[in-house]
Amino acid sequence: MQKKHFSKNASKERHVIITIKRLGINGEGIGYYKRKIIFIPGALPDEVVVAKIVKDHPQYLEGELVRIKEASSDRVPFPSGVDPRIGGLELAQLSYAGQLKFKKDNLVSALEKYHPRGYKNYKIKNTIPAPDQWHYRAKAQYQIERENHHVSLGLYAPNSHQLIDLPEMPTQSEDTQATERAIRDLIIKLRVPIANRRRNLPGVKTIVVRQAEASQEMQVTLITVGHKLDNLLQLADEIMRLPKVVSVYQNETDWQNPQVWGNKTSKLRGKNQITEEIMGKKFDLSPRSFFQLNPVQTATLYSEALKLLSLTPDMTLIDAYSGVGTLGILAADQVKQVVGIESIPEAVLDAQHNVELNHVRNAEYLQGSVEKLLPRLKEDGLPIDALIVDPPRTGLAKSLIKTLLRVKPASFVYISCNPSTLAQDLVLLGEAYDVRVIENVDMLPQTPRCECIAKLTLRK
Ligand SMILES: C[S@@+](CC[C@H](N)C(=O)[O-])C[C@H]1O[C@@H](n2cnc3c(N)ncnc32)[C@H](O)[C@@H]1O
Repeated sequence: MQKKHFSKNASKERHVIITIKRLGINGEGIGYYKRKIIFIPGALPDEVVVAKIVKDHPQYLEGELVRIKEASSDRVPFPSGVDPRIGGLELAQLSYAGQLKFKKDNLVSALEKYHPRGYKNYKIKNTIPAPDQWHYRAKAQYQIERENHHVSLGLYAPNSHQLIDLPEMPTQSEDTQATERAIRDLIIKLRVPIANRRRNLPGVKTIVVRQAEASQEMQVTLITVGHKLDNLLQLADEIMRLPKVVSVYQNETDWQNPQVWGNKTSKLRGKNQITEEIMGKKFDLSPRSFFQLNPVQTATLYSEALKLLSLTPDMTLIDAYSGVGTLGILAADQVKQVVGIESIPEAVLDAQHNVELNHVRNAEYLQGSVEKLLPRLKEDGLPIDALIVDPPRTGLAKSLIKTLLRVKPASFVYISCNPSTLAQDLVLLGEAYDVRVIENVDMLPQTPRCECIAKLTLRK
């Protein structure tokens, strides 16, 4: 039987020399050891590396980079002072040109793996670069923990409960990081309880800081285990005095909840929303509403998607998975009518409010799941002339794909943040649709993630 974990001594003997063939979907170097695939985070294609085998799974090996014997010409220095184990910097040792190429190749690999109909004829565009490759993230969501007398604030190492204290996160905006640290100091000063899972103690568990690029306003949410915490309102008052902070919310969760956020959100101090601006339109955002993490690059993503829709003034546009109504509101003056569908009630309220804020008269936003509401709207006689779907990483529900294959809109645009689920959905949609073009926009430099925009056209 194969050993799952090697002991320290045994692992020393498992130092192996590997030539890296390519990058995997999560940005790890991939090579082969005795014909078994080995994943080595931090190693780059064409490099020869010394790796330690840390886990031996039946189908693959997990390796740890020990030393680079022959470096890739695409290798750049990893940011100094940053723990390489934190998520979000998987590609930071690869040149930016290399990252853009990887993101396109990653999409091609997903298509080759699932091979939707006619994928070899898809026109796959080069990845559109982000203007800022560092400090672009407008939202920080850090965990806080106390261990003896030390308070740590940061991110968990992937697949673990080990919190990595962040001296610096180089993709995070400087304002959001400074505010995170200031809040940690206030929590210590005011002796606000910090949640402790092991001892089942209530307290603050996560600090979320989101900033609107346009207005620079910051919204703080304290995710707590338990509702009433000592000095919480005093903390909220002091947070309100920090530069650019305009509101403080509390979100309650419990240890049973596997998600970071709980279901109950209440405002402690300040304004209800912060205001972002994209392509001349204003968007007010509540804490639970989705918004792209890289606001500067968001305008590029949206304008590319809207271009592919080829809108005309007689059309009804369905903005499915609408968030705070961004795409529909941006397109409203090009069409007759916009109907948006979104599942999170707070986001729908934001979208309805944003319609008013932008003096849009031909858009309405409905709360519910796209898979349930879209067939109902069709039965009620709503024409679906233009459609945009922008689902989460899990892709489209199978029932929605069935609806699309039955309703058969002449064309639609699919925005995807996960090439793997996009490729799988295209296999099913390929029954009736051809894909002409897929655009790729880099929203998250230094990570393996990319945002794809596919245009689907009904086959004649
Ligand atoms: C990737 S975001 C896109 C939001 C928006 N289009 C934007 O660009 O800001 C996906 C959105 O879909 C919503 N959502 C997730 N599953 C849904 C479903 N089954 N039906 C409707 N909305 C859903 C999420 O709450 C989130 O706001």
